[in-house]
Amino acid sequence: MSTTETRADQHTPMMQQYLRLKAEAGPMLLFYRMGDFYEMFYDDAEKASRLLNLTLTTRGASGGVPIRMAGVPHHSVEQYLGRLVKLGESVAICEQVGDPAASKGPVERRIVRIVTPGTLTDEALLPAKADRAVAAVHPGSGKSRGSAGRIGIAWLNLASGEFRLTECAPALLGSELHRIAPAEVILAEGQPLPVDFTASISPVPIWHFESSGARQQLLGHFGTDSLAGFDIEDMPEAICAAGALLRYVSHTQSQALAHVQQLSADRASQYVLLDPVTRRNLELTETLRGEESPTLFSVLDHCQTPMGSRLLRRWLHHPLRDNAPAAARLRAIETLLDGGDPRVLQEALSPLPDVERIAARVALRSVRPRELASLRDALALLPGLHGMVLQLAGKGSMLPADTQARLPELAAHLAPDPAVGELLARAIAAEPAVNVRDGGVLAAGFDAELDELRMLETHSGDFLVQLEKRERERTGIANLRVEFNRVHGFFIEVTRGQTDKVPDDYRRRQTLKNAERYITPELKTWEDKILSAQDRALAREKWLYEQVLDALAPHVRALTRTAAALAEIDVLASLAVHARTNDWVAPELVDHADLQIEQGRHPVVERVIERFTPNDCRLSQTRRMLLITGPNMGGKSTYMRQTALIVLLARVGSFVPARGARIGRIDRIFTRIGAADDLAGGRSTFMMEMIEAAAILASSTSDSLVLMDEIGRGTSTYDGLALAWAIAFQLVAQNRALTLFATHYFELTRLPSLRQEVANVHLAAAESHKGIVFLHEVREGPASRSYGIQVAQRAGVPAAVVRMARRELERLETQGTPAPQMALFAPPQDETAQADALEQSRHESADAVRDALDGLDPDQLSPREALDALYRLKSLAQPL
Ligand SMILES: Nc1ncnc2c1ncn2[C@@H]1O[C@H](COP(=O)(O)OP(=O)(O)OP(=O)(O)O)[C@@H](O)[C@H]1O
Repeated sequence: MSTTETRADQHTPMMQQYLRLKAEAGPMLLFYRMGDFYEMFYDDAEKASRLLNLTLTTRGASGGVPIRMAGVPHHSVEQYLGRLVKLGESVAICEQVGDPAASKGPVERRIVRIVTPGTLTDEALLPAKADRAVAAVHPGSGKSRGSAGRIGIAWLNLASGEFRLTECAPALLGSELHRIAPAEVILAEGQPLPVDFTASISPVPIWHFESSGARQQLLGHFGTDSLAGFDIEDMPEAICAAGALLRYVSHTQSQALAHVQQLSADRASQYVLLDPVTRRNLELTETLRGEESPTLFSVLDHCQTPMGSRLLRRWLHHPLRDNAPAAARLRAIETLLDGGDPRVLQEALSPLPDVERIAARVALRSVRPRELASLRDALALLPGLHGMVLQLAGKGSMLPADTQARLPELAAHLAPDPAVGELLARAIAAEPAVNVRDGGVLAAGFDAELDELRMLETHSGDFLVQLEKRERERTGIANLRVEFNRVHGFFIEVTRGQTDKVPDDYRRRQTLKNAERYITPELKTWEDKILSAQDRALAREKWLYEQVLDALAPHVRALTRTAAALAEIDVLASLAVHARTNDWVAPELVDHADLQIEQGRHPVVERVIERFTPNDCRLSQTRRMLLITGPNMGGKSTYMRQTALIVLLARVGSFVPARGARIGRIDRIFTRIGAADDLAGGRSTFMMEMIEAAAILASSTSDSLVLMDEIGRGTSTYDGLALAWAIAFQLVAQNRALTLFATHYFELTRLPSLRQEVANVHLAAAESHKGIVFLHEVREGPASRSYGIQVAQRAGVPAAVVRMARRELERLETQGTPAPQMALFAPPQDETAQADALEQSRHESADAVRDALDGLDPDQLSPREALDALYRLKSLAQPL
C-alpha cells in the first residue's frame, strides 16, 4: 500500500510527522533522521533499497499493514547521496531541529537541505575537474515582443555562483544544451524537453516561468529595482527561465544564495558555434567511446588547481568568435613564455586549494573548518604569487602595451583585502577538527571566554590527580582511583575488599562485580562545572564560527574574483607549458575567414605516435574546398580533425601544433565524420549521415568550417556518389563554406574542373614489395588509386580472398565506367538533353508510385513495414 492510501489518523504521531514531511518533499526521496540513521519508509524505502542495495525491513504497522523501512547511517550519508545523485535522483534531508528533552511528541523535524543532481556544492559529491550546472529551459510563448519562437535558457553553477542566460532558435537548443552541459534541467510541468539531451529532469509548476513573477524573483534576489544593469532586457524568455531557476535553486538551499551576484548574457555571436555532433566528433573532453582520455582536454590539462582544470574545460567548449579576447589570451601566454619558465608559476599555484568552491560554500554557510584553514594558507601565499605574475608580465614587455594587459589585470585580483587573511589567521586553529561540533576549530587567543572554558578542561587533569592523592591519604585505600566514563561521569572506584574504609560522604554511583564506584560532593560540584564548561565551550565555538562566517560574507565577491583570476592564470600557465614542451606556435588571428596552416599536427595523435607527419592546409576565399582522396588508413580523418582542432585552439586563444598558422574569424565548425548508429532512436547509419548533412547544408555559411568524411558511403554506390556530388556542389556553390571533403568516390575529383574554388589533395601512399606504405603526407592533386585491396591484405584478409578481389577489380576496370554514372556527371552544357530525360523518367516514376500505393493497406502495416514502404515510395518517386 502506498503512503497516500493510508489515512493519516491511523498513524502514530511520528508517522504523521513523517507523512507531513514526505508530502512536502513530493516525488523526492525523504531521508528522515532518527538517531544515528536516516530512514526511508513505504515506497521510498523500496526504491532506495533497490538503488542502494539496502536491506528492506519493516517497522511496526499502520492499519494492520507493516511499514516498509530502509536506512543509511548518518556518518556515511554523503556516500549514499553521491550514488543517488549520480543516478539522477533528488533527496530531501530532514533533521531533528527540536530539543528531545523539551518535546512531548516526536522531536520537531524539518527538511533542511535538498540535494539534486544540479545543485551540489559539497566537495564530496562534486567532480573536481568539471562543473555541474542546473539549467532552466523555457520554450517561449512568443507573446513577448520580438521573441516569437525563441527559447530561453538560464543556468546556474551553484558551486561557483556563476549565473548566465541566453536565448536561441528552437533548432539550436541541442547545441546550446551540449555547450552548457547541465546535470539537471528544470522544465514546466508536463512539458517534455524538445531535444535529445541526457540530464535529470525536474518539473516545476508552469507559473514559476510566468514573466512578472520571474522578474520579481530576480529583482528580489539582486536587490535592484530593474534588470537594466544586467543588459539582458532583450531576452524576455530567458528572464522567465532565470526567475524559475532561481526560485528552484533557492528552495533547495536553506541559505540565501549570497554568492550569486551577477546575471550575465551569453550571446550567440560570442562563440564559434559547435553542434553536439561536432563536440563529440572532435573529442574535446570525452572520447567517442565516452572515456576521459585521450582527449584534447586530457592532453592539455597541466593545471595545478581544480578550478584551473574546470576553466580550461569551459574554454575548450567555448571557442571565441572575436579576435580581441582570444588575442589577449595568446599575448598572455607569450608573455609567460618570454618571462622565463612557466613551470615556476605552476609550482607557486600547486599548493592552492579550490578557492572558487570554498568561496561559494562560505556564502552558503556550509564551509568546513579545514577549508577555511586552507583558504587562510592560500591567502598567505597570494602576495608572493601576485609579485611573481607582475614580474613575469614586466619581463615579457617586449610586446605592444595594449595587447598584454591581461596578466596585470589578473594580478590585480590577487591582492584581496588583507582583513580576510588576518581574520582567518586569528580565528581558525592551525589544524582544526573536521567538524565544528567536535570543538578544537577556533584558535587559542581569539576569544577570551572560549580560552577560559578550555582552560578549565586542561586543568581538569591536574585536579583529578590531586583529588586522587588526597582521597587515598584520607581513606587509607592505596588503590583508590578517580576516573571518568561517558555514561556515569566522574567517580571514585574502590575494590570490593576495601569498601569498609569508605568515608560517610561517599555516595554509591554504581556497583560492579569486584568494585564499587562513588561520587563525593566535591567531585560532583567539580563534575558539573567541567561538563558544563565543555558544553559551553562547544556552544561558544559554534557561535564564534557563525560570527566568522558573518564577517567573511561581505568578502565573498572579492574571493570569487580572486578564484577566477587564479583559475585563469593556471590555465594560461598550463597552455604555455604545453606549448613549450610540444613546440607549438602562436597563431595569427585575422578578420577574414581564411585558414593557412603550415606543418600542422594533430594535438592528441602527435602525443601517441612517435613520428607524426605534419601537413599544410590552406583554405581561402578563392580555395574554398579541398577534396581529399587517398587510401583507407592514409590519414584523411586525422588531417581533417587536426585542421578543426587547430582552428578551435586558435579561437580559444591557445598556441597550436604547427610551424605557423593564420586563422580567421570562423562562425561555426561542422563535422560529419564516422558512422554513428542511433539504433535506440530507430535511425540507421545512413539516415543519421543524411540528417547531419541536412543540418550542415541548412546552416553553414561562408565563414563556417565544414568537415565531411566519406559522405554517401552508407548506401548503394550510385546513390552515394550522386548525393556526395550534390552535397559537395551545394556546399561550395551555395553555402560557400570552407570545406574539407574526404571521399572514396574518384568521380568527385572532377569537381575542381567545374568549380575553381575546389582543389584536389590526396594522402600519399607508396607500394613496396612488402605491401602498401602510408606516407601520411598531403599532396596537391587527386590520388591515383585507392589501395583498398592492399589495406585489406595488411589487415590480414585471407590471401585467397585478396587474390579473388584483385581479379574482380581487373574485370571491373576493363569494363570501364558504367553508363548511368556518365549521365549523372555529364557537364552542364548537356542540360537540355538531361532535362528531357528527367521529364521522361518523372512520368515513369509517377506511374510506379501510383501502382505501389494501390498495393498498400496502411491499417495492415507494422511501423517497420510502413517505414520500408516509405523508403520504397521515395526511391520510386526519384526520377532515374
Ligand atoms: N600525419 C600523420 N602522421 C603519422 N601517422 C598518421 C598521420 N595521420 C594518420 N596517421 C596514422 O594513420 C592512422 C589512420 O589514419 P586515419 O584514420 O586518419 O585514416 P583515414 O584515411 O581516415 O582512414 P579511413 O579512410 O579508413 O577512415 C591513424 O590511426 C594514425 O595512427
